[in-house]
Amino acid sequence: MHIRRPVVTRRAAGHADWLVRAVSEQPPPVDPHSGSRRPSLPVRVKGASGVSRRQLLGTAGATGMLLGAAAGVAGHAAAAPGNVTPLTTLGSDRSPFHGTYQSGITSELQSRGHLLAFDLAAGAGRREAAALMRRWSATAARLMAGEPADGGDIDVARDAGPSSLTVTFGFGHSFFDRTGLQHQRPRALDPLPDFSSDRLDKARGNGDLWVQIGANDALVAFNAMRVIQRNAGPAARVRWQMNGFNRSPGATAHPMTARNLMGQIDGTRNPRGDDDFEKSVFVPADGEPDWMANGSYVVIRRIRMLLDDWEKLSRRDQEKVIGRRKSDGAPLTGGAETTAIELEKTDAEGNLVVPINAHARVSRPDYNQGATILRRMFSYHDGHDKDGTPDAGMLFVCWQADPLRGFVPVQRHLDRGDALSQYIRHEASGLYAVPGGAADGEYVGQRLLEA
Ligand SMILES: C=CC1=C(C)c2cc3[nH]c(cc4nc(cc5[nH]c(cc1n2)c(C)c5CCC(=O)O)C(CCC(=O)O)=C4C)c(C)c3C=C
Ligand SMILES: [Fe+2]
Repeated sequence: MHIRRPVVTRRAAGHADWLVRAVSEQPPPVDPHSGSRRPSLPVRVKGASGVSRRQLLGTAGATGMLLGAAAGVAGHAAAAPGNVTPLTTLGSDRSPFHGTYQSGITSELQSRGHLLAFDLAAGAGRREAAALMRRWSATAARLMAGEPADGGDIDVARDAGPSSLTVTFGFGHSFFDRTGLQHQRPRALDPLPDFSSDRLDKARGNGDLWVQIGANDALVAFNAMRVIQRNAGPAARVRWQMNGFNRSPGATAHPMTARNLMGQIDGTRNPRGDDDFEKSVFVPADGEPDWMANGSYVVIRRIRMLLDDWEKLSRRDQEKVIGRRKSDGAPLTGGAETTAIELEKTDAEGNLVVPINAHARVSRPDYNQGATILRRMFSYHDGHDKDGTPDAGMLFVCWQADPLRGFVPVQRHLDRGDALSQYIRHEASGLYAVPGGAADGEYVGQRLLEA
């Protein structure tokens, strides 16, 4: 029996538009390798162009929860064996691979992330790089649609829907030397300046190619990571990998901005909406170089949190370091999370309520020549050092149309006068050019590699 489900569009917390596509219940596709069938999950496609009109960044958990009752439950119940009501609907959420922009930039935070850099193998050049990007794009498109990988599925994502999987590709500075495309290398990819507080491990930085994988299911994310790595074949080798996480969708009673491992609400003042993104996050459609139209530049920093020191501070002192309350992210000058900070407000002794070196003050666009970045972080925890110090912190991923007008001025200022800097350590760094999204039939980076 084929059941037609209605189109459901819902606005989450006034920020995210979600298009829930009408799904006709077809028999599940046959897995070409095993001959078995994948379960037919109803698929909910997010913002078809790659950027929904408004995104709810930092709120892992918002949509599955809001839409569960409306759309997915009926779909899953009908699809599940024996009409069992599923626990959640997050498996059916899907991000588009094709579109103006690559997914994974303005997409909601996912609960699981893998960041990887690859180096092209000795002897591999432009031709091999083009073939690799063609393979990777085809694989990403299939996996993001919830389909098994072509030519050697490893079954790890079996039973799950796409779970908001995104696979995002970028090129590092060295990629252009390796492929003979130096003349196409954007100035924006010039190496970042050194910062006095940098303690960078070069082996865990940069690289020819960068891949960001995010999903709301750990196995779906692992599956994509493993398939992408196998797909590289002899053309490229993993240079470094970092694994991160965020809160699981639905863990909080209502949609909330994410918390980091210092316990702070983090992401409040991210740019939101088309206008903000187009001004500060994406290279304009007529921008330079041509092949970067609708692309973006990503800076990644592995930032260790010195949690043993941080956790010794009283809550009050922790709040002064940031300038915001831990409980709800509101400024110390009062109000709610989104209330504007009263930057000049003083207490009875005449001291600024939000200290002069508070992180939320020093990082503001109006203190940094208007520099605006889109922060889309994952937390990480890679165990403990021998002395018991946690190796945990933030995989800081920030997006901008030009790093010299985004990350660089903000980090320069933080480097000089941020109260947070004595509780963190930047341990790895990378900068990559992330091209615009691929049109149907195209692969990511085709405009560069076939120009
Ligand atoms: C170079 C850019 C930045 C780095 C590196 C960075 C590290 C970092 N930040 C936090 C926690 C918070 N950051 C907050 C705001 C904030 N941070 C940056 C930039 C960097 N942060 C910006 C541009 C902003 C927004 C400024 C504004 O427009 O007002 C906040 C407050 C809440 C929020 O707005 O998101 C917190 C909390 C940590 C823990 C950290 C390194 C580990
Ligand atoms: Fe910050």
